[in-house]
Amino acid sequence: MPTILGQNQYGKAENRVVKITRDGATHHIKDLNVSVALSGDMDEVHYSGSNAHVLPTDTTKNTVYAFAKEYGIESAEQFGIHLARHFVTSQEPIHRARIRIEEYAWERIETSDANSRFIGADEVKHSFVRKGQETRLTQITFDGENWEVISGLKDLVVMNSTNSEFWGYVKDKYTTLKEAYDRILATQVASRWRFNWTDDEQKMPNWEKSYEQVRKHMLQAFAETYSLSLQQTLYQMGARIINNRSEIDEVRFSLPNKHHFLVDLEPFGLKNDNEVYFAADRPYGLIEATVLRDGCEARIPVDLTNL
Ligand SMILES: O=c1[nH]c(=O)c2[nH]c(=O)[nH]c2[nH]1
Repeated sequence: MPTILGQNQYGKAENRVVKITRDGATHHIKDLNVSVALSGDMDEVHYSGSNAHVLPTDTTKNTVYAFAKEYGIESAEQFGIHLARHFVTSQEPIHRARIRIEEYAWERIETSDANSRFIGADEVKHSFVRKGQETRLTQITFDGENWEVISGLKDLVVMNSTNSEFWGYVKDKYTTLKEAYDRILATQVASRWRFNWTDDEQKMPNWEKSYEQVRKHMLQAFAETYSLSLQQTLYQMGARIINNRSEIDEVRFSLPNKHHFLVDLEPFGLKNDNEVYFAADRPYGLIEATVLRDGCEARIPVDLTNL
């Protein structure tokens, strides 16, 4: 049966690019997921395997990262226009470019007044929480006498664009990780906290206020901790909650380390001055721990998915 080639397109999908613009101590984030689809005079690569007209998908990926540095990311639209124009006007066989972009919005974490005064108001402008993401959770157990209330949240995504280091770790023959003295720290918080309320209806916590306050302390501790590891940040987040919320005795966290790797732009003659990152989604470090009020028992399950 004779066959002919129908519609075709190709490119690199889901290039996760994070651009940090540093305006002194105030940082701005653009976080995009960019998919490139090119089409044009591409019959031969399908029919005979000749790659003579094929700009590699790997190159389209590099172009996304290089353009983030060269032109910046003012808006997703502007960035997409630059890319589409570039592919169509620079390569004769490419007649059409379709750039699809998802943008993830970030809001600044408001830091506590006390701490702003302590570290200087302009040093806290590098901490962000991703908009509209988290799910609030609770589990109530009653055996006819006693209650156990464990509440929590998942999918609260946060980022510090500076004030994070990681060095001084164990090195064996398989260690290749470079020590980091100024890295991005980002995680998607899953957390559960256990209330010490068990029976007295008169002394029931204000659940709404408690949630709002726990979330606030968690975010502020994330923002205000100068981090030497995600483990240290986790402990500070838990301790801040226990120290400020007398109704809670135990907090557990499961924190994936959402790695952001600096993109090597040297091959394109560009210097990456801690500006353009590849946001990797897997594999990820997974840091988990419980923080307890001294003398209290750990009852939240180790594996939060079992809750
Ligand atoms: O904060 C971190 N903790 C680790 O245990 C770890 N391991 C690693 O490779 N990177 C990091 N970062």
